[in-house]
Amino acid sequence: MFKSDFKYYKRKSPAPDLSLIVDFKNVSSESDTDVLKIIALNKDKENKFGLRPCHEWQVHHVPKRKGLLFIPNPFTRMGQQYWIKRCVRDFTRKPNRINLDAHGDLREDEDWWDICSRLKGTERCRTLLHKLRWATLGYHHNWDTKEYSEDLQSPFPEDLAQLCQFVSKTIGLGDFTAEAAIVNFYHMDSTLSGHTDHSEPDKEAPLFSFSFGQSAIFLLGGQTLEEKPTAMLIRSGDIVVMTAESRLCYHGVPRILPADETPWTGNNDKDWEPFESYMESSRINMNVRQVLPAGYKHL
Ligand SMILES: O=C(O)CCC(=O)C(=O)O
Ligand SMILES: [Fe+2]
Repeated sequence: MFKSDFKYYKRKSPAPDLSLIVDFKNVSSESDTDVLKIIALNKDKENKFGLRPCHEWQVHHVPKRKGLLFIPNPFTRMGQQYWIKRCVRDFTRKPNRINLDAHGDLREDEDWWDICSRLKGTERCRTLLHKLRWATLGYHHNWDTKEYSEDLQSPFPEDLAQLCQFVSKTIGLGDFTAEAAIVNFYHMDSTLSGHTDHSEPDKEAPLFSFSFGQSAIFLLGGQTLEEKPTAMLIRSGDIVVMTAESRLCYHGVPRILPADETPWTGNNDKDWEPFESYMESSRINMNVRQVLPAGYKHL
């Protein structure tokens, strides 16, 4: 069921029917009994970490997908730009790891965004921009063994850890220590096949997912591939939190869709222009995990 729905939403022609996709921006608790609205607990009136004041957030929950929480874009425009810059310029830098590290596309002393900016308009720049698929932070995800190791880690970015801690407390999930993240970079033709995230020794802690740029169809199914998934539309700024039962459920991204609104654009700051241009055909997802159970210092 998961795989056939994935194929259905991935296909180009005939185009899939997008009308059954849950769109949290356009649901109301009155008209759609499947979706509940929960108001953020925190009464904080300040803007923190690029977020709007918490009383303006909405937290949705889908009864059929127990433990899944969806917060439609609580970020300000400046906030989105801040995190986009962090992902593109900073999180792709050493000591963080990127998929290009192993491929000989960059010399040891070359930095991906730096080279792309300096070689703007060249073939090498286009190739490099297209080839970037992921960066890993903190305990680095091992794509082969799917196991973390004490020997393969770098400091976790403090601002991203604080963002997660703040969101976690605001929506009533308590303490969360961000220790590993995958930053996914998608183009308009990218997909992410169905998987579960089970590398973390702590499988109780929620998983926080922040998306920016172009939209995506996100499928969340059950703990086996037999269960039919729910299709949801993720827009720029949306936060998905997988807690409890949903934490170990199959999920994937069968399709990137052109954004129907661009809450990250518009700024006269000339420093912003290359990021705006990159985001015109990209989606970024920061996928953050706690690795160690509370109280543990090592694996
Ligand atoms: O891009 C997304 O929304 C999901 C990414 C994801 O599932 C992952 O990195 O494990
Ligand atoms: Fe995942």
